[in-house]
Amino acid sequence: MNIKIVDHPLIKHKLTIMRRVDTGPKEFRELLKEITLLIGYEATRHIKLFETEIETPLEKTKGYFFNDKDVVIVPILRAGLGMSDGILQLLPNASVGHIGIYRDPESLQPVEYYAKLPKLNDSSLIFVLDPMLATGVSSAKAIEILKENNGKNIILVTLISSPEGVEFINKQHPEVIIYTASLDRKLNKKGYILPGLGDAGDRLFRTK
Ligand SMILES: O=P(O)(O)OC[C@H]1O[C@H](OP(=O)(O)OP(=O)(O)O)[C@H](O)[C@@H]1O
Ligand SMILES: O=c1cc[nH]c(=O)[nH]1
Ligand SMILES: [Mg+2]
Repeated sequence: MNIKIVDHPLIKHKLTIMRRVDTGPKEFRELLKEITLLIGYEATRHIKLFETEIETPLEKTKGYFFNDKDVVIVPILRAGLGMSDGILQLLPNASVGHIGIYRDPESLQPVEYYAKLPKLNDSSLIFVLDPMLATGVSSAKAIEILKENNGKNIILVTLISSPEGVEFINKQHPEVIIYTASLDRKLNKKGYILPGLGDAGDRLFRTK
C-alpha cells in the first residue's frame, strides 16, 4: 500500500482529542491545523531542492533552496479548508487551488461543484488536502481533476484514512503517495470511518 502513517506521539495525542465527541469546533480547528503542520513536515520531504553557493561570515559554502512557485496546495472543500493554514505556515508562498466536492449521502458518489486551480506544469508538486479518506471517491475525483489540468506530481495528505479508501486510491492513482495520521479500522454501512471522528466538515463548521 502506498501510504505513510505519520504517528508521532504529538500527533497521536492531538488526534485523540479531535476524535472525542465532546471536543468543540474551536479546539477541533486548532488541532487540525497543528496536526496538518506536523504531517506536512514529513510530506514536504518530496519538495525538490536546488543547490546554491552562499557566503557565511567565514567562508563560501553550499546552500539549498526550493521554488515556491512549484508548490501547490489544493484543499477539497469544505473540510480540506481546515488543513490549508497548517501547510501554509510551512509554505507561505505556495499557490492554492480549490476543488469543491461533496459526497452524496445516499449514493456515496462524489459531486463536484467548484474548481479554481493555478497553472500546473511538470514541475508542480501538488498537495491535496482532505482530513477524511473514507471510500476514497472524493479524493480520487479531485486527483482526476488535477490530472486533467496537467497535474503530475500529486501527494494526498489526510488526517484519518480507511483501508477501503487507501485501496481505492492505490488502484485508481497508484503513483499518488498518501500521508495520513491514522489508518483506522473500516467503514460503516453509511461510508463513515470507524472509529473515525464523525463528519469532519460538520465538526469544523458546526453545521450539525
Ligand atoms: O472518501 P469519501 O467516501 O469520498 O469521503 C470523504 C469525503 O467526505 C467528506 O466531505 P463531505 O462530503 O462531507 O463534504 P464537506 O467537506 O462539504 O462536509 C470528507 O471531507 C471527504 O471529502
Ligand atoms: O468518516 C467520515 C466519512 C466521510 N466524511 C467524513 O467527514 N467522515
Ligand atoms: Mg462533511
